[in-house]
Amino acid sequence: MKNKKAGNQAGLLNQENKEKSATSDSSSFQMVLALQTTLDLEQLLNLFSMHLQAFVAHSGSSFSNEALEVELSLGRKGRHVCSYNLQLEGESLGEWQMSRDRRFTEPELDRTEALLCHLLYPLRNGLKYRVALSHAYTDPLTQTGNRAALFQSLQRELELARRYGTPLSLILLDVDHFKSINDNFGHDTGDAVLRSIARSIKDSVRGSDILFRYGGEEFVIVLSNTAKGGAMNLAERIRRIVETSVCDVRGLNLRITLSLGVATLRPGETHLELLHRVDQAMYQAKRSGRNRVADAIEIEA
Ligand SMILES: Nc1nc2c(ncn2[C@@H]2O[C@H](COP(=O)(O)OP(=O)(O)OP(=O)(O)O)[C@@H](O)[C@H]2O)c(=O)[nH]1
Repeated sequence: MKNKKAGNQAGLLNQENKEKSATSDSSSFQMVLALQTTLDLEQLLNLFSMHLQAFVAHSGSSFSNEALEVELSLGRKGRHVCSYNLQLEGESLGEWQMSRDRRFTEPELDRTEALLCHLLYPLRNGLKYRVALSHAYTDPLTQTGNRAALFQSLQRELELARRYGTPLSLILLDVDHFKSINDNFGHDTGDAVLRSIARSIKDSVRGSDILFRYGGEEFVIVLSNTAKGGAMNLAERIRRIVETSVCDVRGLNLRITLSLGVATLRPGETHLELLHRVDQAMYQAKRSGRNRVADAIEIEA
């Protein structure tokens, strides 16, 4: 055991480290079976903590993997913390911690280490699954959510908006005359412009506002808990930021503009109907001369 991390008690755990008598008793066997039942990291850590309680009482536990931006915690953090850097076959899986207000005893720590060995393979599978899922929902060019991710997120946000009676708005934006960028400077430059636009939009929205690539040169921003006024202001701010900044791609200082549509969820509306309205609003912005924001209400009046 090496003291690797801050905390009251800490250790480095790897597969070769400890395989103690814990495997022999039935509670530990139950734990092994339970950990085979899911690839979801949150469920996995929940199951591990629940089964560990039978051996080592603790008030809270957590797991983090910085590289994969995983940060999960359960229960209440106590004053005494015991943390382990989990490794499997030389691969770092992340840091697991448990805590409570009373010090952990040596036999309890031995027990924990032995039981943590059961978590290593399921945890590695869970991490791989998370990476695969994130690839399936990420647009590789702009590193934003893709269309599948948008549909999933929209359905979830719609449900939350209905349940809590909160407003939900969408912005759909399309790059103006994008074809001419491809035609004049090549497809690679077009790709670089899309990456640059995605980056500026991400920099101008709140963390809770999620950006998705809807298709070609179209992006959608899902604004939870945002009414029409706030969405119009944000759309106008993005329009201005893009219009006034020079897109420096491969030494070409390009001027880019956007056409944006805004729509706010109506009672009883489906996510497809909302998407249709915001799409119509964006086309209205195109028809009225581009480089502007159109409100879905105006086009129906
Ligand atoms: N470089 C690049 N181009 C793309 C990508 N996806 C779509 N496009 C191009 O985007 C262009 C879209 O052109 P149009 O739909 O005619 O629209 P536009 O030129 O932006 O004109 P308006 O939208 O009317 O202002 C086409 O040339 C597509 O080939 C991509 O991933 N990379």
